[in-house]
Amino acid sequence: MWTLVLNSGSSSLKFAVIDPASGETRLGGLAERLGAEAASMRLDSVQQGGGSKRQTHSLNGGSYAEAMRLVLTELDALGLRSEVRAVGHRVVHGGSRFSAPAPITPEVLEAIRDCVPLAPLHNPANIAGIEAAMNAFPGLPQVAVFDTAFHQTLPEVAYRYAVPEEWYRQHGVRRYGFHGISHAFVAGEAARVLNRPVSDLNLITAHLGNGCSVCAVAGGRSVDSSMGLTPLEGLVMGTRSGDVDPGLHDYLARVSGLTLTQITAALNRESGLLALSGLTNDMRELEEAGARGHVGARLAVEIFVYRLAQGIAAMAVALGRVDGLVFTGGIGENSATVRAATLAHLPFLGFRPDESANTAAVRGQGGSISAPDSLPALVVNTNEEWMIARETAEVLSLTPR
Ligand SMILES: Nc1ncnc2c1ncn2[C@@H]1O[C@H](COP(=O)(O)OP(=O)(O)O)[C@@H](O)[C@H]1O
Ligand SMILES: CC(=O)OP(=O)(O)O
Ligand SMILES: [Mg+2]
Repeated sequence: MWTLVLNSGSSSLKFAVIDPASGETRLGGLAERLGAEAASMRLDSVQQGGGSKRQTHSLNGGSYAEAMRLVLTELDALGLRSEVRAVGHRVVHGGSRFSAPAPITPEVLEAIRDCVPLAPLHNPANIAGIEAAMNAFPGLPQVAVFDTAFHQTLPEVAYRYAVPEEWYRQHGVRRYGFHGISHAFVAGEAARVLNRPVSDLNLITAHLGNGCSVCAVAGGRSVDSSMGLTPLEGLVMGTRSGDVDPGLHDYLARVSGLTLTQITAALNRESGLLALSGLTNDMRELEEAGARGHVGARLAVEIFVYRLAQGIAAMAVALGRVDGLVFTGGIGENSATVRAATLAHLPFLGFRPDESANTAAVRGQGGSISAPDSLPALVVNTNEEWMIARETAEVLSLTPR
């Protein structure tokens, strides 16, 4: 039994055809720069005999519909189209309404639309992905798996802002948290590595991709997150500022003449590592430039790590007792430099890195990166697509045939 998983970003679409039970993936890929002339798509498929095939297509201003058509063609070529039983979608913002995955009905789609003002970069893309999949697979159940759902267990002390109550009651101004699909997945995997039930563990999980957040997971439930009302709060990210003074908007609008919309767009797309380095939002490139002596690149990584360590320490407050720290996402899984520098800020929490284990831990082969007398620090490879496939099958009560 196979599930098609779609993870739509503002201009990209990641997709995978996964067996929810085993995580086996037959088709995966990425469509980028959708809507622009340079739109392109990469498709990786596993053939019947086990060999793999990579194709790249130019989409030429292509849309989500165009990308879906190519996915369909490849499913036909693999003889898998009739084997796909459901479509699971990552939906970034579900507000307070969704604490679990939801089969997509017109009402659910409307509720996702209602959350667009809370995630203007993400939810419109998720809706475009859902609509394209409903057209391409009219007979299949579609399920929304929310990045916010895992954090619906946050206690009020963690989710309320100290702002007028009316903003909270009438406009939903509270902390929601994001990357819940990934935090939930890696907490479960870390428990397996540590050989203890997740219900007994207090873990800090650090999801470090283009977007970055840390999460406090107590007994398998999220009790705090560095992200808040929107995915802009918290850590320094690729192009997002993370925390800034809430007085910034008013000050900058007055002295620069920028509008609120322009300031918000710059905080989302022109800030973070990109702004600090003056070079790129890509951590790998920053590390290479830093090694060549690029001052901005070094400063960007230093600030990224400093704020990350502060975020981890804050999650320790939420947990009281910490049983382990998990690094994941493109940076967490691959950057030994970021991991070592982060742990170097945190000896007071009981973390001591094992240098050679840390250097050895790269994508595809995570594991422990801490010394024997340290609190466990782990690298765990996230798999949001598999988690979405699992939750989709579960909510639909699909069983292997
Ligand atoms: N070998 C590496 N060393 C350092 N950073 C890496 C490495 N490989 C990937 N990254 C970083 O991971 C980030 C992308 O993370 P990823 O989780 O793939 O992104 P997304 O959030 O878009 O899914 C980029 O900053 C990239 O530079
Ligand atoms: C919610 C969020 O920040 O997602 P991403 O990291 O995929 O941009
Ligand atoms: Mg990501």
